[in-house]
Amino acid sequence: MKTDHELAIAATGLRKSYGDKTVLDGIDIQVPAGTIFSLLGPNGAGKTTAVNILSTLISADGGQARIAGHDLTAEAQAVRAAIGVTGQFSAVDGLITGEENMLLMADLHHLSKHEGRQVTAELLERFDLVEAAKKPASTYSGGMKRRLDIAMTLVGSPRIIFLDEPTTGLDPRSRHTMWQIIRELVSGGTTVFLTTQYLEEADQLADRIAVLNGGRLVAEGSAEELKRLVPGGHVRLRFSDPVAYEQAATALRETTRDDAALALQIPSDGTQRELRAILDWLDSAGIEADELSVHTPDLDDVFFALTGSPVPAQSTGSSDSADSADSADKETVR
Ligand SMILES: Nc1ncnc2c1ncn2[C@@H]1O[C@H](COP(=O)(O)OP(=O)(O)OP(=O)(O)O)[C@@H](O)[C@H]1O
Repeated sequence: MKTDHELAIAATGLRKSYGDKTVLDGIDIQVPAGTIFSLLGPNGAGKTTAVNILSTLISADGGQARIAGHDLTAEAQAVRAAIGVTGQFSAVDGLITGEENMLLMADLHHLSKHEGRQVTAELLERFDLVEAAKKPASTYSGGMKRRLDIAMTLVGSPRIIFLDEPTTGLDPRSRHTMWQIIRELVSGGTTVFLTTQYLEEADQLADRIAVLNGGRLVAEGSAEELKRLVPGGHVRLRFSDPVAYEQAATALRETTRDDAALALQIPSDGTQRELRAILDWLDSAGIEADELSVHTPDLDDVFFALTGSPVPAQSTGSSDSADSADSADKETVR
């Protein structure tokens, strides 16, 4: 257990209800400084509520939290000075230019004119917004607006950043750019608290992931630890010849049959040693499969196992669903 000093965020027993609807039912969160923590959950799970509480925007009904070593309620001002928040509803003012938005932020943080200009120039450069700097922010694409939003958050040099669904609605390319930005933030020492509905995003970025469902954290760990919670690793053999399929099904023990697809599933951890054993075995039995694929459990499986519901629909109408369904852990060998 880390001491409070090493923890950027330490929350215990956070509760919040709206009327008779319990949104957070006593959640504990610990985020070591300089790491990425991802709160993962479907629409309406309470992710934004958790961010709003931890960033002092709303108060909890119960529980305690220390952010950057400061008590959330007793030292709210100090907490605000240490954090930056980029929410689903952007702070960007569309009527003024990107540069003016940045300079306004610098004013809010009481930077001198000179410092303000310097920080603005640096951040516009870093977020690839120099060309667009003099154009009204309303003309920016979704990805550019998000980048400007994060750049504005960084004007105050926060040690901890809350990113509430930073890539929802972005196309795959802008999403990858955003991931790169988040990685760079953390390599510079910032702590990132990230909410997302995208399993792949948590998998890609987070040191630790907590799954929020029904007001409680139903699991917490690294992506690897969470994947270990669910069984389901297997090798799948597919046949086009029903006779070969029947032969293999009879010869192989411990398989699950999928007669409609002429496919067999053999439980396997997907290691090279196990694969070689399966291939040797097929060779010696004179069986030739048309396709062999290795499936290791991914976060989709974890999510399903924990929440009992399939992966949440990508409700933003973006073209990203194929991107997130494309698990890096599933690989096909022909
Ligand atoms: N001010 C409010 N008054 C009443 N109910 C609220 C309020 N704010 C949030 N809720 C409810 O609390 C629940 C959690 O909302 P929250 O926005 O935290 O979820 P979320 O996980 O961030 O979802 P999303 O991915 O859709 O943003 C929802 O059912 C929502 O309707």
